[in-house]
Amino acid sequence: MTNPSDIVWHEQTVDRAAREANLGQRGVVVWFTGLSGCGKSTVANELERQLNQLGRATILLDGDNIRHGLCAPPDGLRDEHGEEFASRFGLGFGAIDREENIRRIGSVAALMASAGLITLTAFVSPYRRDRDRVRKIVEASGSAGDFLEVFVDTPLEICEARDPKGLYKKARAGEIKNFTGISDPYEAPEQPEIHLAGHAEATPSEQAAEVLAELTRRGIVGSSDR
Ligand SMILES: Nc1ncnc2c1ncn2[C@@H]1O[C@H](COP(=O)(O)OS(=O)(=O)O)[C@@H](OP(=O)(O)O)[C@H]1O
Ligand SMILES: Nc1ncnc2c1ncn2[C@@H]1O[C@H](COP(=O)(O)OP(=O)(O)O)[C@@H](O)[C@H]1O
Repeated sequence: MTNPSDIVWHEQTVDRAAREANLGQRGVVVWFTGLSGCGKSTVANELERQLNQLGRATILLDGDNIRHGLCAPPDGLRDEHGEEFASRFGLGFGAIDREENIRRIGSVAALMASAGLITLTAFVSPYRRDRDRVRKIVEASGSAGDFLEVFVDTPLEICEARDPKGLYKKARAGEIKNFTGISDPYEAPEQPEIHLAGHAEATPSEQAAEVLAELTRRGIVGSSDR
């Protein structure tokens, strides 16, 4: 067994403030959450485009992409690493798999923010407790206000009608188990910093602008940048 006291934190010479000063911005995590198909990836992508145009340093971590690497499923690991590795470290969509997915991403997002980046994430992240843990990690490695939860509140009927990947159809047919909103829970944020109501006729670009306006209001993006 590894004794935790054998792993000692090493202070680094270049700290977060120095990195942020070089970039001329504050590192934060903008955490998009919502049902599959609600628009997380689209709006986060558009927001990153808008921030990029303003010259801000950004990174976007998207569930679908991260599950191709850092959080690959067992089937994606078996050939290269073997069965034991795949079953221990591969992630599916059970509650503890999602918990570990969000724990890993939360940790990566906190590191990105401490590099001074405006870090956008787009994960279903259906469990309140998992999201709240990320908030704590991000704030502990920076300061209060470094984590902004964006609830993309598009109703299930709209997400299901969009069904861009055909996953709702499969979930209704019982071909995908534990599908969020159909056969698995989604715990809506109680006090998100930003609430994007998806029933309105807002375009992704308008929704991204709404988030950008809040980042500006909070001084994360300078008002003169706009
Ligand atoms: N069972 C089940 N439930 C929900 N989603 C599923 C499932 N199986 C596959 N998918 C696809 O995987 C994407 C969600 O991955 P995430 O890493 O964001 O999920 S989670 O945060 O760990 O809950 C999600 O992507 P988005 O549509 O971009 O949200 C789906 O395309
Ligand atoms: N504001 C919006 N209005 C209309 N359609 C949208 C909007 N946002 C996203 N979409 C569409 O909905 C579908 C799902 O969006 P996506 O960003 O992939 O959702 P998620 O990442 O939450 O699964 C896509 O086809 C996208 O073009």
